[in-house]
Amino acid sequence: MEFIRRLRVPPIDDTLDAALHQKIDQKTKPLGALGQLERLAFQVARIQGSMTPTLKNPYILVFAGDHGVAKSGVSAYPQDVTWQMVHNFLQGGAAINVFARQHNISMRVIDAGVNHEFEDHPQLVKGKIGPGTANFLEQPAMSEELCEKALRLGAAQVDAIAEEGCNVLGFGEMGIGNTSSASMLMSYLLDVPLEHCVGRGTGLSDEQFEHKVKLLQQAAEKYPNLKSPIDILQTFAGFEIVAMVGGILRAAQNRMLVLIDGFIATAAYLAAYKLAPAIGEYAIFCHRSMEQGHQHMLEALKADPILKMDLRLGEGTGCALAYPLLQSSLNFFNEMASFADAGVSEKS
Ligand SMILES: O=C(O)c1ccc[n+]([C@@H]2O[C@H](COP(=O)([O-])O)[C@@H](O)[C@H]2O)c1
Ligand SMILES: Cc1cc2nc[nH]c2cc1C
Repeated sequence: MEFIRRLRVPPIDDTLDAALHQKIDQKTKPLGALGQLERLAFQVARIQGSMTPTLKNPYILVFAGDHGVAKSGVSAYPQDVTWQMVHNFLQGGAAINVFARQHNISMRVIDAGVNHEFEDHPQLVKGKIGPGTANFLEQPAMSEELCEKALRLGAAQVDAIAEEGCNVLGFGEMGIGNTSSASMLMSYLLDVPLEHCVGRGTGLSDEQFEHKVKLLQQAAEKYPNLKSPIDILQTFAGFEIVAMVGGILRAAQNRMLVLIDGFIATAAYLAAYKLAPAIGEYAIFCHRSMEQGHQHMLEALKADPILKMDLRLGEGTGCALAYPLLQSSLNFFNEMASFADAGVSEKS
């Protein structure tokens, strides 16, 4: 696939590493006392190759898409909620709008494949690849051609905000049924049994959850030999998930800081990581979702999420909530006095 063949994620230059560690260790605090904030500041400074890293023009991109599998009763909510929530995002009334406003984060909503025609709106990107995916219980979710189109859609949106001076962006999503997609991706990409990957999504009852597990097990039996990340995406992903994969890859290629939200965004990250492991240096995992499966996925990725708030919403809410902590990490790095500046005695 042309998009994948052209992929070049720049490796991180480690020439500043010793100076960065020294700068952190000379701040007026016991060694290591700012914990994860120190690791975050170090990571961002390395990505930017700078002793004075900054967050510029932050964005949250919310990718939306519908899923054929939603018709098989795998979600607690009807498929129409996808377009209704897109409408809500554009009206400014969803959780992500509230948190993004609170932290001055810009937002854009990308219709990657919602089964609805939207009016024009300044915050909406009309990128519909199709009116939802095919039901993967019956046939692969999308063709290779549409998969590549969705990758390019996500990459183009990231390029557009990079041109606006953005160097940090969060990936969020909306799509009824997409925890089913994400569970399938996780199981195939990590080669772990489905039981570890399937959860209650929007809030299934015990009975509904059993039904979801049974259907997803049937899907796994239907496709025993999928190996490549692109084949796995084509078979099970949604257009919003594939667009996130393209966006994550392009963001790393552009040396932007990649903020990953919950279970579905992490599944997209996992596919991107399998395609280009060098993106690992650019990613920050914002929170650990309540969706069972996310914990296993984060462990497999050796990720250290910033927040544990029992969220299971998506939309990029974890990214918006973690953002001020990321900002604090750079503020301490750039503004805090050193032992020498402040005349404080160092460790004896
Ligand atoms: O981000 C998460 O960890 C998360 C966990 C559970 C559900 N969601 C959201 O809920 C929707 C998918 O849930 P479901 O039950 O319809 O598969 C989709 O719109 C996601 O944004 C999101
Ligand atoms: C109401 C609602 C809002 C959401 N936001 C992200 N996923 C969602 C799923 C539902 C059901």
